[in-house]
Amino acid sequence: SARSRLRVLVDMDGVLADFEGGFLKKYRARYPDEPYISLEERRGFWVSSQYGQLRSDLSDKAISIWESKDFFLELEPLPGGVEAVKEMAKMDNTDVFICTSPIKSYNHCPYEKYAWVERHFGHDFLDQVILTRDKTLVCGDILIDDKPDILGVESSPSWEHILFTACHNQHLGESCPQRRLLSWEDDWRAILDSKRK
Ligand SMILES: Cc1cn([C@H]2C[C@H](OP(=O)(O)O)[C@@H](CO)O2)c(=O)[nH]c1=O
Ligand SMILES: [Mg+2]
Repeated sequence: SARSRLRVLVDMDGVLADFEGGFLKKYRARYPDEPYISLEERRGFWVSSQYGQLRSDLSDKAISIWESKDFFLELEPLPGGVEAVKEMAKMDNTDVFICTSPIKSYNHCPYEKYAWVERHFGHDFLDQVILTRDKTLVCGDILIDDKPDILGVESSPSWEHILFTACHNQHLGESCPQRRLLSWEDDWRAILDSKRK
């Protein structure tokens, strides 16, 4: 395109906010006598699918955790993420947006995602939030996201998907052709630079 500024889309859960760690902590506190899946044993993007495979009734118990009030608000930031995004936002010729999908059980999640961004980035950064269930419709140069398959109605999205490594995707090999960011300690500046005109 003719655009000169680099547009970076950064996912929230699993990239900036510790969804997996927050889930496990609250699941174990609420269901101390039920089996659980350690972060080392996590496989597959959907937590509820793996819990359902462990025992069919555990799928609903897992869902009850992220549908609860304060789940999304109280997620801990992943190391280095908030600092990296703040630094990106100050870079010349760079626009950064937080692009995140709310769950469809909407009584707490959308509000809490905005409140989380305000808490960790400040009120002005709310201008940079994009809530969408279909990230393929959002235009950008890169999307840094922990979900291996980002699908939607647009079959050729404008962004390159950079797969952010998480417990659930770290074992995926050849089936994941994307470039990766292993953590926020990895060289995200080089990935941005590789997309600059
Ligand atoms: C149900 C579920 C949601 N999520 C995250 C992904 C979405 O946020 P994000 O787009 O910020 O990564 C959000 C709604 O599905 O919750 C998981 O990461 N794992 C899950 O198992
Ligand atoms: Mg995510």
